[in-house]
Amino acid sequence: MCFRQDGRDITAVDGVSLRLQRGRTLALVGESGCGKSATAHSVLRLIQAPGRVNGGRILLRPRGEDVINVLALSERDADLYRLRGGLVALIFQEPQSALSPVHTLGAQLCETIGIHLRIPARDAKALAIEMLEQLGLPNPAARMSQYSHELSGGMRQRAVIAMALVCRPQVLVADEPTTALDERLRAQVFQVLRRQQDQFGMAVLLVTHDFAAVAKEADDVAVMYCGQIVEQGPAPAIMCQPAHPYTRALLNSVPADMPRAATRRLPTIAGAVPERGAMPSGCRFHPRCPNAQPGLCDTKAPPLERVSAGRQLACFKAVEMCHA
Ligand SMILES: Nc1ncnc2c1ncn2[C@@H]1O[C@H](COP(=O)(O)OP(=O)(O)OP(=O)(O)O)[C@@H](O)[C@H]1O
Repeated sequence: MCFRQDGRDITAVDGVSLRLQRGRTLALVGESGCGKSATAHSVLRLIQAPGRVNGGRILLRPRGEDVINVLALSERDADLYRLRGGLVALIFQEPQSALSPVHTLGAQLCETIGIHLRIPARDAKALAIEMLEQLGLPNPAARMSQYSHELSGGMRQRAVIAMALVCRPQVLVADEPTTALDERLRAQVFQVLRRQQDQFGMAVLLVTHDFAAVAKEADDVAVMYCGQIVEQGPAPAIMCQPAHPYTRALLNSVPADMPRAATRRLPTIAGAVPERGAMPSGCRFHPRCPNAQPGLCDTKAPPLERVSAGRQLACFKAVEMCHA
């Protein structure tokens, strides 16, 4: 996918291939600006023009139905309508932007339920209250008649999560879903997500900087650098034995004894992320890579290749590093 800048297309996400599986959580990690949100928003066709997805495929197989080719749907297609907020839900980074300031929380929740679940109003209200309760909002019935400005930041964030989950989506795209929450509420939110996964097989794409959450909540991890996936595989393997120098650097930037709250800060790695539109030749990470081999890493782009069961890596040093 690309954005338009100074009259030309700048590629922000390039050749990314992710597979979200029913009931599992895939964490998408990487430094700020690497293209995580752009990838996440593409899934729902929410890239604003003149930005656009300019190639590839996004396929969704709803339970018991044929595959939907998301990019082939027109803006007026009923499937796109059903997709957004119904089959696939998105939790934005900024909770405020997802809530209407002029409608009560209850009206917004019940409207969403009405559109996607088509159940009687009384049942919709009960379902909405139950969702708020599961997410730990105090006095959930009373909250239903409040407006977003009457809620604290943490409550707003959980209200947005309730909006996303209440229609039992088959896929949840969660972009930094728990940033405004303390440790206890974060755990509660992830518990609710896990329950929806176990009960309804919801798949989760979790965009995050929080490596503690990745270690605890993710089944699989994809590591992104400059718009490309450089390593992906099962979370325990990647977290314990990162093979790509970038993954290693990311994990090394989070000291093991750092308090959990602090690990949510953006990681810092020596060197600078290349300017968009001025990507280095060869491997995009080579100018910052301690293992870069002149004449190889600066001239050829390493393909993302399978290195073991379920694990892929884009690095010419893959074999040596995996056996190190
Ligand atoms: N609307 C836009 N127009 C132009 N460029 C954009 C737009 N949105 C994002 N970009 C650029 O696309 C690249 C990817 O941005 P994206 O928001 O996907 O990164 P990210 O990894 O999600 O970052 P963060 O972790 O800070 O949210 C960045 O270089 C960003 O500046």
